[in-house]
Amino acid sequence: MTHHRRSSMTFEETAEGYVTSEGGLAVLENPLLNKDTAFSLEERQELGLDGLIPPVVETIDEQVARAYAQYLAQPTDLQKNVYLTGLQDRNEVLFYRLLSDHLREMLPIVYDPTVAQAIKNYSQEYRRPRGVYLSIDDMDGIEQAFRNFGLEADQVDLIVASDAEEILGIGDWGVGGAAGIAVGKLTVYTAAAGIDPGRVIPVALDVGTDNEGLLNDPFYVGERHSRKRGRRYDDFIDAYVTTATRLFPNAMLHWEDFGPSNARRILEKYTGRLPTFNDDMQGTGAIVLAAMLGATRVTGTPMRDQRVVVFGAGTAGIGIADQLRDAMVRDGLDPETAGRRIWPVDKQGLLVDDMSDLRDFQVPYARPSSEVAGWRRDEGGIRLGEVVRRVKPTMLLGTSTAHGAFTEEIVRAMAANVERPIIFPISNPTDRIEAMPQDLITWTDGRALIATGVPINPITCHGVTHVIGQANNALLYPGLGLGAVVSRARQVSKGMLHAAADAVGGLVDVSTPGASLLPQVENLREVSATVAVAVCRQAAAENLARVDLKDPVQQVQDAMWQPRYRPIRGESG
Ligand SMILES: NC(=O)c1ccc[n+]([C@@H]2O[C@H](COP(=O)([O-])OP(=O)(O)OC[C@H]3O[C@@H](n4cnc5c(N)ncnc54)[C@H](O)[C@@H]3O)[C@@H](O)[C@H]2O)c1
Ligand SMILES: O=C(O)C[C@H](O)C(=O)O
Ligand SMILES: [Mg+2]
Repeated sequence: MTHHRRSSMTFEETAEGYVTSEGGLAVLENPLLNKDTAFSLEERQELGLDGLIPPVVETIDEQVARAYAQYLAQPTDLQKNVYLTGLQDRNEVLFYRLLSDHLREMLPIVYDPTVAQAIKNYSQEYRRPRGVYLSIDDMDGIEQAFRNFGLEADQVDLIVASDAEEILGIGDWGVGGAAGIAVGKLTVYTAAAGIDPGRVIPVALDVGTDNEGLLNDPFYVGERHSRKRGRRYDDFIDAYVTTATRLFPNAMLHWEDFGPSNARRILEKYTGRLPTFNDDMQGTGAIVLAAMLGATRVTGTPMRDQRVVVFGAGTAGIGIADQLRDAMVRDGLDPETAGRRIWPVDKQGLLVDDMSDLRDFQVPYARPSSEVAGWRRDEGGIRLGEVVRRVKPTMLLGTSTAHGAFTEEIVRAMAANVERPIIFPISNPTDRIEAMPQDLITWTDGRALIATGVPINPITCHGVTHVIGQANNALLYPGLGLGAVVSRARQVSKGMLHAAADAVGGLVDVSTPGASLLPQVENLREVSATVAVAVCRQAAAENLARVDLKDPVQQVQDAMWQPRYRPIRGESG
């Protein structure tokens, strides 16, 4: 029996449905219990709802049809997002049913790319709170904030936290970014992997913001001061982790959209001690690896023979480099040689080991200065074009947020040296993408193998329809999280990430020309379940599982929350 408390009202989940001690408006105001016009006549009587709902008794299908019509009537993508958020706040079952019935259409509205617009407009469109808001100015209030949310120690599976320093590719968006991305990521967890929406907490870590627009916006709802760093920041993060793990010992901690100076430091500090992972580094690394494995099946060239240029050597770029290097090691190379098959390029051009401004996590990939002695330099260092001409990469990855950086000249230069150039411009949202797939197809005469972070419609060229896989961590982290939750994994290990990437790769059939390198978004539930099972098996194999995994396939299925109404009884009924 699971016991939930939300909005200061209690209900329990039994095999038959929910039992609640309260009635009347409190039931309608709880988004996990509310069925609105779908409450049966018996439920209305028993729960004290008579006269509080119009007389009609509707099915969920009728409700979905109305909600969809209301959704379609919204004039812009942002208003569609606001509408869906409102529905999520009123009735979560209906929201998730509508979303799963129209996943391809609505995922870009609740998630990338529209979530970026919603975040920019968070304080303007603010209607009501969701989740837990923690402030660096009130460290002593962390425990009380979690207690006020009302969940007990064994009722939390997953916590997604962000400090919003590097939201997608749009930078610092303060409290709205933190809350918006934590909620957006959790919405995908439920839609994709059936993570129970009553057993999660979105956490906004408000450490201030350096965004002048927000600091000078009278509507801004966050702490109105610059972003705090250093010792105080670290203490705040530590207080969050310590309190969350003490109050909710089963919860996995997911980190999202931290800045490059914090993301890896935080992950390295807590990995090994508790179940935790960074989505931008590890989720992204694993999904790109999966797409890469698909591409190498098309080209017939093994991982160990790839030459990879990573453009944008930040959190995501180096996170991906790590996964690709590990995959080359599994493919027979020693770690040193594998690392040498990756060329990182950032704002200062190709990263070279004699540079004084390298970040610590970039150092292992910096190129020896002897290698590049004769290469052309301009005031911006050794630029991407020169790197591509010298290296003759088989793969070009974009994680830079620099829109249009993969120019026609650079792409043609790459395509001149390799039969099937693998080009993944995965910066989000769409106005940050390094090149549009249509252009990549044109410039390479249909030879490019492409994946992007944002959704892209299929492109036809010379009679071949190219389906562009979405190399977005949304195809990976929900299943990874579900696997960690079902196995109650002590840690999220490297092996579990590899298992997740292999599981996604195994779902792709690249035998037809133009086939997507990744599974389609419509199949997100299947993808996530497959990933979760693989992650469970790996956790068990590494002795990291805290539950007995006799039948992981069934255990994963049983754990997946479904958007359907459960019968609700009053406690006396
Ligand atoms: N598809 C996915 O699943 C996915 C996952 C994570 C991140 N991303 C995207 O990747 C991008 C980067 O995210 P991040 O978290 O790594 O950010 P980040 O700030 O850690 O890294 C970005 C890097 O790009 C560099 N850069 C910026 N402008 C550049 C330019 N003109 N030329 C060369 N380098 C430049 C920065 O110096 C930095 O090192 C974002 O657009 C984000 O949306 C996509
Ligand atoms: O949120 C996304 O769409 C993917 C990724 O986590 C990002 O930061 O861009
Ligand atoms: Mg992210």
